[in-house]
Amino acid sequence: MKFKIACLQMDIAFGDPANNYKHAAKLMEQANAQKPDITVLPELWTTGYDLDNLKTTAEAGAQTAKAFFKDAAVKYNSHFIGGSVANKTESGIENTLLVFDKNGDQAGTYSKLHLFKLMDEHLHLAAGKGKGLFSLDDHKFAGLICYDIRFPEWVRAHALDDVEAMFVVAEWPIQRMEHWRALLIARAIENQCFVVACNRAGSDPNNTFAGHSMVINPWGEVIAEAGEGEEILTAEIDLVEVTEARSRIPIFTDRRPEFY
Ligand SMILES: O=C(O)CCC(=O)C(=O)O
Repeated sequence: MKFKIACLQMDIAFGDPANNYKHAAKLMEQANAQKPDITVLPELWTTGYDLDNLKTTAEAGAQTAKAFFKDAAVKYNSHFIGGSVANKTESGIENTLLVFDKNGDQAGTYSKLHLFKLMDEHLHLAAGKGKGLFSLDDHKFAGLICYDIRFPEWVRAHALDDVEAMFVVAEWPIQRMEHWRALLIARAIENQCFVVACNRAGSDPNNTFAGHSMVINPWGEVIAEAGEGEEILTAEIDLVEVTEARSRIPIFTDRRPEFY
């Protein structure tokens, strides 16, 4: 099955959800010209990394974002990997990825498991507790958030659940752009799956972000890559390539987990 993907590599206004909602809505309208099957947004796109003010800007139960994606999915007849938002839960504020299918039904959710100390996430956010698995059109996918890609064992745990594409949403700074590219390509090669990675563009008071959203096939070939600025990156993925790669070099049946 083929899916046309649109990654909304948006700039994000620091701590200003009202403006970010308006901006995301405008980009969705623009992306609709390409009629994407799956539309992807970046990490923490409603607030950016304004972590000091999350107590006021985080949404209880991510309710506003959920209503936004429910409407957008039906309006644009697109599945949405709705980036992540600051989500007030009973355990604290989580960095939560939302997935809505094109009928407007929530298809998945995942709260970032690995908190990134270099950007003080552990001081403001509560870590998630489970995997980001979901299905769209009867195909299995996974959602990952930014720093997660530095944990190959976490990504592999999803691949072992027969995931065919991993969606990574991020606010990855420009200083480590070469890590971003290398890690994403490695995760695609070693798990023989598509990797669709949507980063943000622009700057906040502390960081400039890399952009360079990418779509990578199961051979590790970059089939689409954005520049540094705001951009809608589109590409088509054909999941038959996952089956082909996995039967040509059968790493999943050749594994020797009894020795690991
Ligand atoms: O791992 C990195 O270098 C960046 C991670 C990051 O920015 C994040 O998880 O928000």
